[in-house]
Amino acid sequence: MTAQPRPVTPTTILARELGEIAALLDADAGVTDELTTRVHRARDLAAGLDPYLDTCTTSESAALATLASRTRSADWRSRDVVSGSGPLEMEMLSGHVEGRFLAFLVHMTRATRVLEIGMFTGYSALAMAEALPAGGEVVACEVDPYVAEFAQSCFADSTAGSAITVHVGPALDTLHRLDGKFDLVFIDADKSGYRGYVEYLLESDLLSDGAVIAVDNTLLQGQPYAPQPSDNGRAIAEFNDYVADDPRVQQVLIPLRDGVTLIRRT
Ligand SMILES: C[S@@+](CC[C@H](N)C(=O)[O-])C[C@H]1O[C@@H](n2cnc3c(N)ncnc32)[C@H](O)[C@@H]1O
Repeated sequence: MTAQPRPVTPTTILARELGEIAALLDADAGVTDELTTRVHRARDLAAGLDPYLDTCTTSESAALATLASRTRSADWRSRDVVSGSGPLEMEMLSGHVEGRFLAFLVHMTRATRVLEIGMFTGYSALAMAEALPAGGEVVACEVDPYVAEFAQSCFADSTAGSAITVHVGPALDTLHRLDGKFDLVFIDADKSGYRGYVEYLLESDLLSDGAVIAVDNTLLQGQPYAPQPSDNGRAIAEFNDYVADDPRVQQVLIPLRDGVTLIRRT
């Protein structure tokens, strides 16, 4: 019989703790000391992870911190939904750790031209722009004119912001009008549009040799592998299957924040 590896990572240890908790509850053992200890251990494992990642990651720039704070202070609930986009909320902002990850991707790919699909208030666009060499460019697609303007007013207050060009309108329409090559693409817009964006990028001339496509929310709150996914959960599950079945590409899904899949041509 093949030996099963023991849990040695935060999520596998958390899964083991929750499994033991479920077993204690199923056995109707009442609130025992063991149950209490295990519940606390599971909570500490889960609750401590994101703050620890923040602590261990290089701090964000003052411009990014200001952009994040302005985003948190805005009243998103009273905003109208633009056709083609869902309701906007401050939680859309990728933030410190993912922003630093994207900046690393810019460095590692030696990107000079970056494409973003789904900009919101501009955190990820600015994080990538800050990592570009002089003369580099981020082209950002955003369907909502209000957030596009919000982002541009934040970019105006930062040096790296001048490297960002914003195209307002449905991203697929914008992609058809773009030319030149991109070294890095970050997709973070409508989940049902993901497949169309990747298909278009792979079939167009927009990707440079060795280009990397980074796709956000590919874990979508666990819905692709948990029961009863929402429409977005189903769209992401189908997108992940499509990528996994496409022989033109290699991919890896990294459990950073809500999941980021990196894709490159084989
Ligand atoms: C999750 S947010 C992007 C967050 C941003 N990348 C960041 O890190 O802060 C998704 C954005 O995609 C935009 N969006 C949705 N559908 C779109 C479409 N068809 N074309 C362009 N942008 C779209 C939404 O308006 C929203 O601002």
